[in-house]
Amino acid sequence: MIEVKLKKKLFTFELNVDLTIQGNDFVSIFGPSGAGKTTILRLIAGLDKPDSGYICVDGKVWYSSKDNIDLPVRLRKIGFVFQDYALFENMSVAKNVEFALESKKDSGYVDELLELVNLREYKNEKISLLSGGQKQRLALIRALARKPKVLLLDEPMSALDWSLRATLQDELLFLQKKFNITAIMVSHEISEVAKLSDYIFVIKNGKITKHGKPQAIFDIDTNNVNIFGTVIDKKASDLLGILKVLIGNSIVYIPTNKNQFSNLSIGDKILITTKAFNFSTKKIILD
Ligand SMILES: Nc1ncnc2c1ncn2[C@@H]1O[C@H](COP(=O)(O)OP(=O)(O)OP(=O)(O)O)[C@@H](O)[C@H]1O
Repeated sequence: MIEVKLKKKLFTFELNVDLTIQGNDFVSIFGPSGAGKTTILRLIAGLDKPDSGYICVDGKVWYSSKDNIDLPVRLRKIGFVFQDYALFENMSVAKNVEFALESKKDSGYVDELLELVNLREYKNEKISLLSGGQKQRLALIRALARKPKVLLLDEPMSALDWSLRATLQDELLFLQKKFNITAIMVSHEISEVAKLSDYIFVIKNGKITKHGKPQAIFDIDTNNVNIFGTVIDKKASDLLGILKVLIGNSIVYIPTNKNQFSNLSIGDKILITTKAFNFSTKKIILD
């Protein structure tokens, strides 16, 4: 179990959060830009100092302002994956992983890790030869190499296109379960958060406003088909309103009644539901 209580005065508000995270859960911190999400990850990692607080991971206190405990970054068992990969560009693929290990000679283990993310044949190549998805897989496996207790993921997919994102989300879940590790992810992307998370903390202006399982947070009824999207435009007609909604990388027009229409604004995240099996499908024939 991970207990995190943190207070820190930020520029325009005070971050004041209290999170209890069950071991081996995949947890997301979800909220608008500037809410304090990255700051929480940095405080857990020891990259920033809180004004006061307490961080305890599986019974070991990493930080306690009351007891004057402040474990240095290298002694906190974390793996950190950033949006921009943060790989060492001048080192080979294998050296990037070796760098994260305590014992530099364990090339068998490095090969095993690279195999897990299909990068073994690239082991002697320079980072510049890798695609965005391969770089993020490498960053992920490097973060897991020392078998940390907590994997911190800061918008890990945001530099990737949608089809790649879906594959990497599956791989991320596979690795998190395989390594039996607690993951804490920061993401803006509602469908990503709903798909990956066992538990979600919603944050606004440095405070947790809601927390719970995805079904409860997003009011998901599993008897329905549920699709997440963002309203990007709206047009009213006499009888109904038409919402232009971005779903993944597709744009979909959705007719709604006047009441729903007037309650929604451009930029709102929405959950589109329809009773299961109420769809009709048509094959697209191109030749
Ligand atoms: N060390 C610091 N001291 C004071 N204020 C800070 C510090 N670090 C960040 N902030 C401020 O705290 C606020 C929250 O920043 P943070 O990066 O945690 O937000 P975020 O929710 O991750 O945003 P985004 O989703 O845009 O990345 C911002 O206004 C930022 O300027």
